Amino acid sequence: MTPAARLSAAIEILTDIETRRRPAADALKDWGLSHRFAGSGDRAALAGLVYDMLRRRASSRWLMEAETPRATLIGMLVLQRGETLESLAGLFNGERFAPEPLTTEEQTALASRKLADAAPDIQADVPHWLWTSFEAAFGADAVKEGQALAERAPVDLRVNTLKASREKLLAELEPLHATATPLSAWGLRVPLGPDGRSPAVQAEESFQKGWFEIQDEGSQLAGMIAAARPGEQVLDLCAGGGGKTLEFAAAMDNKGQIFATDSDKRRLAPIHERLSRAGARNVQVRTPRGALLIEDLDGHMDMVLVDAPCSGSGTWRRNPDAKWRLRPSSLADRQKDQAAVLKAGAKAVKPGGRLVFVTCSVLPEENDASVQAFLADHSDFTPAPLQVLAKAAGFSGFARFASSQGLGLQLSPNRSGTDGFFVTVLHRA
Ligand SMILES: C[S@@+](CC[C@H](N)C(=O)[O-])C[C@H]1O[C@@H](n2cnc3c(N)ncnc32)[C@H](O)[C@@H]1O
Repeated sequence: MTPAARLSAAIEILTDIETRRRPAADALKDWGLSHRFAGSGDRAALAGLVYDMLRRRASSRWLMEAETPRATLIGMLVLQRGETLESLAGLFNGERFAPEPLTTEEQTALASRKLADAAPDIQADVPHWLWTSFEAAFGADAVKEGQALAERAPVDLRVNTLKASREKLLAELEPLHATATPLSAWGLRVPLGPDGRSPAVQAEESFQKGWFEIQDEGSQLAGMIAAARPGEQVLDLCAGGGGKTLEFAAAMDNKGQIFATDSDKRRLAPIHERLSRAGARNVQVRTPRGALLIEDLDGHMDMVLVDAPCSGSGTWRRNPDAKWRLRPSSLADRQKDQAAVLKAGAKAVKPGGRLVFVTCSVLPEENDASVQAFLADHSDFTPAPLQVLAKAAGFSGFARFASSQGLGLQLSPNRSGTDGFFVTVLHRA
């Protein structure tokens, strides 16, 4: 496909996403199935275009003074990819498979409008209804934070210290230009390819051998703050596919015991294969049978991780679709889920133990507010000082990472160069 033909296809796919209200991944997959002539390079470039349009949906539309997929594409090409009126004319040339030439209105909009004149939520590409809570989270930095969440994210890896060292893995992944991440001692970062294409790290022999996992540096830091130690008894209550379980097994050097469970057994299922590839031998997976099977752990755990279900607003760089699909009702549902998992997790913590609460959200409703509600009902739990959490994560200061109410640390692309994560540690008396 020519670059111009890819633009026409990107407009078609965004139209499909919006008219049928379907997830971007489904629309991209279907387009690929019904256009077999498109090669993997075309499909990757199209995915890059569509996700970039979603990242910059509000600002692009404002710039073009139009709400259409075509306007979204033109605005994104200017705002995100640095195209100009002149360069766009070469692509929007009306030739076979290329989009129609720019109209007079489009040219006027591009020549006269400046994004700095737009409302802050538009400049930040944050849904209007969420702006109040976004501002509560980030105050004067809110626009900068939204813009950082509208960028593409690199691919972060965590070296599995049960099998390899970071130096050894860096040497192995040198052809992919891997570098050490700045904060996590276990982190490596692999840059994206042209068109935002993700490097095929899972095809590497070192991945097959279990030397690393794909895990954002912010998620690694959340695990470091939880500070699982060799010999401890640990419950990972919302283990999902096991990202943090695997991190704990390595941090504990396979010593002690981790219980990994999740209310959704389909999400938990991949953990078995991942544990065996990683050589993690101190994990008991508790697959739920209708109910979670953890009553026998009550009051026995040194540490319980509640990596809670949330809106995922901290991962908008990777999943910009979620930003526009989020609804007030689902945010309220996630808050109820958070109350339930915190309550369930608290029961398993032994006196003197700790409950670690993590979300991949930047919204105060899901972070400080959920912790506040929990503490109101659990007077035997006390939040750890932020200095202690920041030190565990290797931060030189802590004030810059304090959440809006100071009940935990708030990581974000702008603050820590990671996905957005909230982390707090609550000690049981
Ligand atoms: C953020 S994800 C976990 C990610 C995982 N810890 C990782 O690091 O890869 C949240 C998980 O919580 C699970 N969950 C939701 N409600 C739950 C509940 N009441 N009890 C246990 N798990 C629950 C979801 O199925 C989902 O897998």
